[in-house]
Amino acid sequence: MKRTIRLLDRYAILVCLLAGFVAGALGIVGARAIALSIARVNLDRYTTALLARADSISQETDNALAEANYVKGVACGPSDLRHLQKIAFNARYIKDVARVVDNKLACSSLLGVVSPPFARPPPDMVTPDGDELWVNTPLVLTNKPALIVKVRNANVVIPPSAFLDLIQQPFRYSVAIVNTAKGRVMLSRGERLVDDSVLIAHKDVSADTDADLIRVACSKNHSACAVAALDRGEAIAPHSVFIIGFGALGFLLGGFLSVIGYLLRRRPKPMNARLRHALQSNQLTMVFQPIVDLHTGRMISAEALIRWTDREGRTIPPDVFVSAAEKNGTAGEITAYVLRYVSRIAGPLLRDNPELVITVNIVAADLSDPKFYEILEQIFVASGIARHQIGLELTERSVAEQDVAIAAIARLRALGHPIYLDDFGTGYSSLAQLHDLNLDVIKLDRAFTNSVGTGSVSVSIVPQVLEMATALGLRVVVEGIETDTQYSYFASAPNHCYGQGWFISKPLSYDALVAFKAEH
Ligand SMILES: Nc1nc2c(ncn2[C@@H]2O[C@H](COP(=O)(O)O[C@H]3[C@@H](O)[C@H](n4cnc5c(=O)[nH]c(N)nc54)O[C@@H]3COP(=O)(O)O)[C@@H](O)[C@H]2O)c(=O)[nH]1
Repeated sequence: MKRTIRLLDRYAILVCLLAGFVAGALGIVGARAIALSIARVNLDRYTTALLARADSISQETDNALAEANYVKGVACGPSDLRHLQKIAFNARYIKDVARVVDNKLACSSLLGVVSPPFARPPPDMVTPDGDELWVNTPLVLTNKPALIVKVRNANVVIPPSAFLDLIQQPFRYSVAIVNTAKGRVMLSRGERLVDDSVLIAHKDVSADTDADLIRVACSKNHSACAVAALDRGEAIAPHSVFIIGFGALGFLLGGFLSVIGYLLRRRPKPMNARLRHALQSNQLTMVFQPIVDLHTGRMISAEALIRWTDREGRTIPPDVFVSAAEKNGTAGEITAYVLRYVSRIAGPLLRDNPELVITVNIVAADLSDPKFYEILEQIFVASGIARHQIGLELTERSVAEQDVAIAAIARLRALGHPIYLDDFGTGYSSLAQLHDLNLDVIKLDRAFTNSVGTGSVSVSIVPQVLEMATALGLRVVVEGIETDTQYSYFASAPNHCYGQGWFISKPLSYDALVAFKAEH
């Protein structure tokens, strides 16, 4: 048993560790999910900022081109140039505003008059409204690529630096101009982060992949869409301490709670709860102590005594748990258990020996409990045992409520059960009072038996007790016969006595009782 407990402990440690690991893993998964949702919020903010910038640039481009298409005086004359310079100066993102004459760059706010005017290569893209776009055309001045947008006789230059201040590691981004009517992505700057179809749908969406968190936001007023991406690893990295901490916390908490749970489970439950569980799971067994005729030595009955060894291997004495159950009002469950057990196990012995009696201890509450009578009814119908073969032992305490006891004893005797009064002499009942109870047998308490041979006062009243019992028609079982002297004393008494005690036999298993009966 100790080995089982040790095994259980080891098993419990494993379970606690496992619970810790599971809780730790859940903690990590949970913290990772939190980190990813924080990253999504940041990505949303970043995408919104990109789109706001794309909107501002589009708006500024529209306004600048509308103004620049108005030629002040002669195209590229001094007032026209100043007009273009003023537009460029007032713009925030546009770097140059140019006049286009006969499809050639004639002058600009930065270059002044271009002589001779030069023709640009064909545009990379033409919008549905006829606006022309050059995506990566190197500028005359810097030879660096920029976006050029031309409307009729003016164009503006938007450098890549228009988004420069928004570059923010570790986010990646792209900005696209989409022709939703024609279902084409006309221009996409930055990294290509999503399929064209996502942009053409022109909706605000999350387009996460296994590797990246991706957010798309499209303008309500312009054809621009902003896309931002964040590597999942990068999204989580700033929170790694938090994730590890959460995992460790989960491990500790899971382990701690399961240790507490285990300790609570191991904590001894109240006696009655354990007893009820033991009764329900048939953990209790019975032993039988023979009662013999002291004249002939023949076994005439046996007392059924309950035994309880709990799962931890502890033996709980019946007087302890029976009195706990009596206080709790559940002793009837013990009686029911014993009656069912006895009728099941001792059936063959009783059927083979029709005069043999097995006595069962009952409690005061049984006498007025309808369930007790129902169970008695059930077991006799089922087992085929005769009613007179099950004796019922009551203590003086159980019959304290005389009216209830008298009625119940009469009912039980009418059914055929012999009634025994246990531990006679320990209470205050006189033999005369017992006469009213109409009993069959009294069991003389061990205290009288022990006094035999000692010359004490008790023994001096034993002959009178035996005498009166005989006069009242009661049979006498002498309890607790432990010595040869005690046995001989009662065996040679003038009144016929029966005896029970360790000198005759200790309580026996059912099989040992059958063997005892075969010999006695
Ligand atoms: N309601 C129920 N009460 C029950 C049931 N089973 C037992 N009990 C009661 O518990 C008390 C203790 O019983 P137990 O420990 O089983 O002890 C019995 C005998 O083992 C013991 N005995 C028998 N012979 C001797 C002996 O020579 N010397 C000695 N020192 N002890 C001996 O006596 C107990 C039986 O006593 P009794 O019932 O008074 O005849 C006890 O009060 C039981 O009644 C149960 O199923 N239900």
